[in-house]
Amino acid sequence: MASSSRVFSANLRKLSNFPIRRSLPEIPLTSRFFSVKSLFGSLRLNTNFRKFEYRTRASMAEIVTPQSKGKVQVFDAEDELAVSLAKYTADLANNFSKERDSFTVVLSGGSLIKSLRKLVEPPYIDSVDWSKWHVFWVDERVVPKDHPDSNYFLAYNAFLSKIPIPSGNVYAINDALAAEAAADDYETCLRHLVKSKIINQSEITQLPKFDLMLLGMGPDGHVASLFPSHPLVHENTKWVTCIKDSPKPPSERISFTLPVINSSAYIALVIAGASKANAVHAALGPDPSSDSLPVQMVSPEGELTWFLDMGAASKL
Ligand SMILES: O=C(O)[C@H](O)[C@@H](O)[C@H](O)[C@H](O)COP(=O)(O)O
Repeated sequence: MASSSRVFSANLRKLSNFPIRRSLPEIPLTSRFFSVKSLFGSLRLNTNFRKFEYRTRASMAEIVTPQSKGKVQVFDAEDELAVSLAKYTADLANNFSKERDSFTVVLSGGSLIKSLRKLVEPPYIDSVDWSKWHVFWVDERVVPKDHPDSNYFLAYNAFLSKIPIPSGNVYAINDALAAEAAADDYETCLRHLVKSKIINQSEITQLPKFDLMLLGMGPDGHVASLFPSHPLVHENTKWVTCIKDSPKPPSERISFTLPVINSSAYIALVIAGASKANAVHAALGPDPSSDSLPVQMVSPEGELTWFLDMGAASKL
């Protein structure tokens, strides 16, 4: 077993962005919590090694959890979360655009779209090569595209209409079809794009491997339109499915299935507000609930990063 100080140092090394890391002394771990204050901020360690946080004076703390749970970042305010999310997304977009000449990004609905607002401001509005972007939806409500409930409508108004993305690179779900047909139609579209190599394919699952999925989470722990205790959570044949009894209105929706979500190269879970604190705690707290919430089943082939504000992280 690793010694206390080795675990401590290993966790410390993960906080590579912070200059303080080199100047911190090795500290005897005698109490359950201790903290170190410095010019740069403060460090707090829970000595059962479940949790380790570094808080900068500016705004962000990072919680190191078991690797399977991903990287967890907590921001003092949603505005700071939005700044960091914009940089994270722009950096990935630039890397993928260089590497494979395209960037496939999947949006959800809800408050996530508002949290993307800093991406359409300088410097990113000018520095990102938007022509390489291909935009998809992890879920959509079965309503016309100009309906206030439409995830496309939301994303178009707040994001897509503000960036110079070719219209052919925006893959909206067909609103002229009923739920099942729209799900099948979207899956066919994805299969075509995997074949033509616009979307990568996972070598492990052979499923589409999107470069980045930007997911929100509901207060009940749902992601996409996959709700707790609903059989759709276990759908593992289809790529895209539909739900007609969604507990969150509107009741008819189209959704990616979990295997497709989990084949992603990167997933960002973007969660703000105290109403989400219980579900965040269930997923990241010391005693994960045994009844897995959909958010707990998010476990990408690549990297998972949580963007939380203080409200969402308040029960951790
Ligand atoms: O269409 C939808 O309803 C969404 O895609 C859904 O999965 C959403 O992301 C969460 O419900 C969080 O929504 P809020 O961030 O608005 O709470």
